[in-house]
Amino acid sequence: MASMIDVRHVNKAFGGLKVINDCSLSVEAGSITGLIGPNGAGKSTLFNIIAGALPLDSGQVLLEGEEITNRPANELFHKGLLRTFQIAHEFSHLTALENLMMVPPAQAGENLFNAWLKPGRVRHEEEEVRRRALEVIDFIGLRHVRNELAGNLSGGQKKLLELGRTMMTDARVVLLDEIAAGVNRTLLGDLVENIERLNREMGYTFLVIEHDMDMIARLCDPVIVLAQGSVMVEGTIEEIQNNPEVIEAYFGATHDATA
Ligand SMILES: Nc1ncnc2c1ncn2[C@@H]1O[C@H](COP(=O)(O)OP(=O)(O)OP(=O)(O)O)[C@@H](O)[C@H]1O
Repeated sequence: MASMIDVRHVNKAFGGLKVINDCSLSVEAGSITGLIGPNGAGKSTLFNIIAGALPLDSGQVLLEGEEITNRPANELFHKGLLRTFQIAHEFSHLTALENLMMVPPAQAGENLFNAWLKPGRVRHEEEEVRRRALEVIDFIGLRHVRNELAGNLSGGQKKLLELGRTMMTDARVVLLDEIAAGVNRTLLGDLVENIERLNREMGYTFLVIEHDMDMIARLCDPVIVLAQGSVMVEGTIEEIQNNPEVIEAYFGATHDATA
């Protein structure tokens, strides 16, 4: 199968602290790949490097074979590589529906041009955006709170909205950073279901950082374990949970990773 993302021999240090250490991994197109590892293993740093939010010291990142090393996040966004973000403070004063409608379109420059020359077309596009936002609200099961201010939504509803925002553009691959944190079990079920549907029905590839092992077990295949800034092992969740090296890295040899 083809690669969606390739990380090749990436290194990154903060001051004297080497955080990413000759790290190489691939995320297969169409997969939901989990990225796990003990605290401080470098998961978020690697995410930031892939998403263009942090420059690397050496190495390469490729998106569908094209080199994207150190490209800015907005350029990657237009290429379909997205990362979910917490709803920013200023957006918490907009409704759930408005939050979806505010996601920048894929061709922002062209839209400005159209605003000058083709006002009728812009109106038509606004209606299109609204129609798509309503479809997305239905898909993520938040129609009943579409007119609530985003700041008033529950933690889990906010996560669903963050996921919904990725659906307003033509995403190819979405990076999810600890999306289950603080989400109640019912909404977590909705989130998992939505991620699976986006994967199955819309062909999204996901790379998922998660501490919640239930969620990893339900969602991810394969799972990559990062330790001290490089890949320790990759496999199915069962292989990972039975791997003595992983058990040692997480808990010390006397414990069971499934506990
Ligand atoms: N901007 C920074 N400046 C200095 N050190 C940093 C910076 N960002 C991260 N680090 C350090 O890099 C190491 C890896 O951090 P990172 O957040 O990538 O790990 P993680 O695997 O995501 O951890 P966790 O599971 O706890 O979120 C840690 O020791 C952290 O303190």
